Amino acid sequence: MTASASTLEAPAATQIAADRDCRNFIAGQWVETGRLFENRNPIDNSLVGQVHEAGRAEVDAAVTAARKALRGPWGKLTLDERCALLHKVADEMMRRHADFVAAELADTGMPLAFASNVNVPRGAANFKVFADLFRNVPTEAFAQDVHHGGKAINYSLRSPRGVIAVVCPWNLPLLLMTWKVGPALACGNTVVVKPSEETPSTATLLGEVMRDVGVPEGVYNVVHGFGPDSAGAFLTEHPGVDGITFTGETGTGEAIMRAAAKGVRPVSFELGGKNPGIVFADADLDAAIEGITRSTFQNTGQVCLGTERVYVERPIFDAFVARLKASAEALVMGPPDRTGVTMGPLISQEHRRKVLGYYEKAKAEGATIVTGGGVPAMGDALDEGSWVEPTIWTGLPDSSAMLREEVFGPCCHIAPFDTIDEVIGRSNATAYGLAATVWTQNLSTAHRMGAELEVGICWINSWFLRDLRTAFGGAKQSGIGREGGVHSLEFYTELKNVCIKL
Ligand SMILES: O=C(O)C(=O)/C=C/C=C/O
Repeated sequence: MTASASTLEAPAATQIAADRDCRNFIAGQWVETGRLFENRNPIDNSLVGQVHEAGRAEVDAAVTAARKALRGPWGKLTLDERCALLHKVADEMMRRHADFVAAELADTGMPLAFASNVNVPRGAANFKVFADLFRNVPTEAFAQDVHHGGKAINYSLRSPRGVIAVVCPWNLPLLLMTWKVGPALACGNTVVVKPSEETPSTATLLGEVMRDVGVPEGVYNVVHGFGPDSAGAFLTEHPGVDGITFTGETGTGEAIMRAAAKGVRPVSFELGGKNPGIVFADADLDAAIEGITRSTFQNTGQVCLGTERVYVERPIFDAFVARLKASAEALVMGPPDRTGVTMGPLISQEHRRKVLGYYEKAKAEGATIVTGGGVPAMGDALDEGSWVEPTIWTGLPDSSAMLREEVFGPCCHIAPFDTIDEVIGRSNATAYGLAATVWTQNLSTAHRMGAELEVGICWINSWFLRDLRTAFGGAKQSGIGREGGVHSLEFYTELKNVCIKL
């Protein structure tokens, strides 16, 4: 984070809860359905606006528009023209930075600095990075000596996969939606986006940007709604969809995979996690405390890459627990426009019930509560919001639900370990395999942890440090495939080999 909330022009909480109705965006047009659901701001549960739920007809219209656009002006653009247009999208997003921040804050209540310095700039960067990358990626060719004499040459060609369904989550709405839309469009595909019902605003606002910069109609479509028996299911089941990319819970991933099986559509998944944070006695303790505090509590613990299991080498365990406790208790909860706020609410009352259910389960299982474990008294209208205390437990066995199930809240369990073999075994003993953060100043320890942890992303002496050229995704039940850099090409293009006998 580069700036505290006080140095940024924050939309006041009342401005955030403006009348912000969200319509579907199909073939370049705003589409109302009259089937409305409420969008509420988790800061104080105030009404942000009404959202028009898309039905089968709207989803079909969106997929049809996306298919038509593939063969229309969009499909006829050169790679350079397409990439130039994506740069214009990114530039227009940054010109409307304040609007995207306000929209993100209205839906999520996240701290202003996090929206302003991370989510919105990354949302724009996701277009530029892939546009620039794909301009310069070679394909392969092989000169062949044919066994019965003569020669041949083989070369490969990439073409867009087609119409991509983008089903995206509510935790980092703009960042995670454009993490998929950026490469999808850079590769020449068209998209139908189904944002989470909790966070419709930024995907809708991006429709204005696409239209204003001249992205042809049907290239970017947005359909609002829920999962089962709603837009999510209608979209992933639609036979006109050529590929599905999804970030969210593993259970939903399984349902989407079942839908994708009909018609054998490929999927790209980033799913759940139960990520370990591992601190060795030789770690830089200040850096480790800062890193684990961020990986546990940033975005109110609602980051798929976040830490929910902390393992600390025994000689420094007590000191580490004391310092992490102090860090958690120093977090400032409040609305985005309040100076110094470092933690917002959970995304919704429903999600808060889930997280508080785990808070109760931890107590029932006999956890020692180091700090937190309940609901903060905000003392004003904020008490209507979805607030929970940052929480640290210890004393539970690895078999406990708290150590196996993803909570997705501002909480972690902390336990001591004695050997590197032990902590590798305990860290890997989970169905998930998304991310890990390891803190050590011993080079061989660092490389061994990187090699032996069963995850897709292993950060050493860092967390959420992102180079968008790298492979990004989860192992085991944390995902299928990798996106990021050239890895996104594998999902967003079809690769063909052409063999010519010379
Ligand atoms: O940083 C990224 O590109 C990304 O995908 C982050 C994912 C976070 C999920 O909660």
